[in-house]
Amino acid sequence: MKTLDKTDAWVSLQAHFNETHATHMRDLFVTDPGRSKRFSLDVAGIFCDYSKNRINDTTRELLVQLARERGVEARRDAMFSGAPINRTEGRSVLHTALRSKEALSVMGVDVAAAVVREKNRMAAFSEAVRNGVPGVAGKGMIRDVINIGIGGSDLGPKMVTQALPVTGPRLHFLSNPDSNAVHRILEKLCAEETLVIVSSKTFTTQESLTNFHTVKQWLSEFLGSERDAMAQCVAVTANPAAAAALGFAEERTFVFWNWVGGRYSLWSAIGLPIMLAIGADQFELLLDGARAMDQHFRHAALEENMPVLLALLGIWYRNFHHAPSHMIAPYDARLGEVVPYVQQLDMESNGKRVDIRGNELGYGTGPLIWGGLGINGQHAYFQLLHQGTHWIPVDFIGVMHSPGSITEHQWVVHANMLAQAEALMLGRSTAQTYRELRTAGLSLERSEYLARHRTFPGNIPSTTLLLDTLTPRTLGALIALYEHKVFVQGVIWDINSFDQCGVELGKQLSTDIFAELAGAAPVVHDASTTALIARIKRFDNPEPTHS
Ligand SMILES: O=P(O)(O)OC[C@H]1O[C@H](O)[C@H](O)[C@@H](O)[C@@H]1O
Repeated sequence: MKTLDKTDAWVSLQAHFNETHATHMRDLFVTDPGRSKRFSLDVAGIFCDYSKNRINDTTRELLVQLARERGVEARRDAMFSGAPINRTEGRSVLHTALRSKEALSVMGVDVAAAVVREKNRMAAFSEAVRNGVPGVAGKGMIRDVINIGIGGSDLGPKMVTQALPVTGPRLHFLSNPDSNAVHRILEKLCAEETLVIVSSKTFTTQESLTNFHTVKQWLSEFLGSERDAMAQCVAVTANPAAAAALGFAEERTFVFWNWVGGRYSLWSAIGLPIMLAIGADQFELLLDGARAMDQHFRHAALEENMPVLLALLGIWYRNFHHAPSHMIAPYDARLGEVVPYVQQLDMESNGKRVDIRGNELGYGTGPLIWGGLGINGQHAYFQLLHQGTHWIPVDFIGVMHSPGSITEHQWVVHANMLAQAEALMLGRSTAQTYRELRTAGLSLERSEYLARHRTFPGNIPSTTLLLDTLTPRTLGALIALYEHKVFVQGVIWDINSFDQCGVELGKQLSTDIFAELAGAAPVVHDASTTALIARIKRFDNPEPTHS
């Protein structure tokens, strides 16, 4: 296969970029108001307006040609069929099977049956806890749930349960092993009424196991014995042997499989806190929404395929406009956790510098993903978007109807989201700014001076994703949309989006440093790290540091 930058589509895109990059979007809208209709899609309860992007019909054609040349369709089909596309780990990538209704066997294993079996176990357990069935989780009624987990074993459940109405026990997410984080949660809970979920795909993650030991001790102290403490703990893992070694009985262990990546796992048993919070039926609707997006991704032509188009726009900005980052701005308070969720999904998947065969790449891959609630961001960092020296494409995410909300509040939110997208696109020229200042009665000199400060270059692209309403279905579809976007970009960049070798070195060193801090091993590091270890160790043997 040709390297990416030698493909016909890439070469054509480069020439097309050179011809068009000076074009301003405000002119495109003047000459072609129909672009708003041509560059929008409505899929699974999500309306996507991508007309405020620096593209024309030819750009879209060439980008789609690039996707075809890179074999996106074949790679997509390979993923859905269970081919071992995660080559470094020798695994299939089948998070889509967790929400599929189709039969699927991989290497003689009936994947579909295993998924249904485990989901039924989760549903039986979570419904019993929600209904306060005695003895299901300890002795009493469960009012609080602590989910101990980090990364993919934390961010998905946290995001979904913040987005959707919780009708079950209260949830507390404990990911950070800092004792301040642990105490903050434990001090407000009653041990008799608390269920603890230890979520870890590997069940070897230092942070989560450290938190588990402390929380178990807390439960034991209040409940009187370790046995009673363990009766209020369940494990969620793809490594049940490791959970068993830590005392989790088989019936207290919910499993998923190595073919589910951590950051793609909220649809699996990792979703247990979600089920507890919203109920098994609503969890099913979340899966339905994701399945609707899967179907669209599998069957829609690339030109009308929402995840493919979002991916291609990302490639256009990353590789041709050389934008290093991509911002996500949800305009609904319930969607705040979508940003850290997509951050892990995208950056851990596509933050790679070698291709799938291990050859160093000569082009950029995954962008920095950042952002936050748009309306708050407007009063903090949007200044830099409008007038700074970075150039940052944005995804705006809004929710059209929010039943029960105060209409005027929603107008404020929507007006701001639309205004930001329009301002980024249109900008305001120096001449126009100058005219406005003069009309307002300012002197010639003052107007000239201020116009320079008040000019907005504009031409900053954004895509608006408008959810009809925020339900498990539309949320499921939104998450699957981002999953597939990331997948398509990984295919085009020819990288393995499903491993995360980059997190290993730090983990290895932290194990060594932990032993050194504990005095169990001699300190052998660079001078800076050695000095910092020595300084931290003074905590055990404090000396005054300043007079
Ligand atoms: O679920 P666990 O095995 O505990 O892993 C939790 C997280 O930590 C790892 O370091 C990886 O970077 C993540 O991909 C993973 O989601």
